[in-house]
Amino acid sequence: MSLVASELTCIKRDRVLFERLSMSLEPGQLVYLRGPNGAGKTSLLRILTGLAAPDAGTVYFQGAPVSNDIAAYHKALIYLGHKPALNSTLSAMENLRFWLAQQYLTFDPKAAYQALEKLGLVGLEDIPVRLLSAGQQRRAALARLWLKPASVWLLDEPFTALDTQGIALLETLFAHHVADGGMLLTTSHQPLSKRAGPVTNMDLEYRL
Ligand SMILES: Nc1ncnc2c1ncn2[C@@H]1O[C@H](COP(=O)(O)OP(=O)(O)OP(=O)(O)O)[C@@H](O)[C@H]1O
Repeated sequence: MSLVASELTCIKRDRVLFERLSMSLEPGQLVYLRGPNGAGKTSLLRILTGLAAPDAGTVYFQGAPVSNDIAAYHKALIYLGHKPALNSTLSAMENLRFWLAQQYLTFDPKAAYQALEKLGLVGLEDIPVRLLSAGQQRRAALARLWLKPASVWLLDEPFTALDTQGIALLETLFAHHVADGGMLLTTSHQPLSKRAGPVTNMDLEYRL
């Protein structure tokens, strides 16, 4: 059931970001990927999603290369990039509806409303997200985590713009996901608190 990266190499503009990197993400494990700006965390995450190809190496899910059946892998995956990836002219509700349609999932207005309620967006769910604050936009994006049953979460700087209450909410959700046997790899420039549960640290150095 694990996600395994084997001997990954990634080169950007003649700079080797990482070489022969191997790692695994097991059910019930939270991996916290750390590293300075430009080290290659986003590049690694994108390779782990199967959206970007490594210069060498393979990503396996449940024992098979993800490229064998990328649709099946994406069914089991939530990837949230470092930007909220919202359509600014649509409301939070409409964004969730659109995202769920992209995932071939049914939009349940009640479930979507409850997720937005958890995230403190009640009363703001029907206005264009461009009118929301940065932290509220992040919250609208994170609502996806409550709406798609997926075992693998790959999250790129999900805490960006969140206040302390938002951080606590997300860390608690992490702990539940992992306790339920989920897999989670997240990047962040701030330490995770104990609330997130047991964490496996993974460090990516900046290579010249
Ligand atoms: N498509 C691309 N073309 C050229 N260079 C790229 C490309 N994508 C990433 N890079 C370079 O690769 C390096 C690593 O970028 P990446 O976004 O993976 O770093 P990061 O560790 O996530 O950084 P940060 O903490 O700032 O988000 C950067 O120097 C970046 O300029």
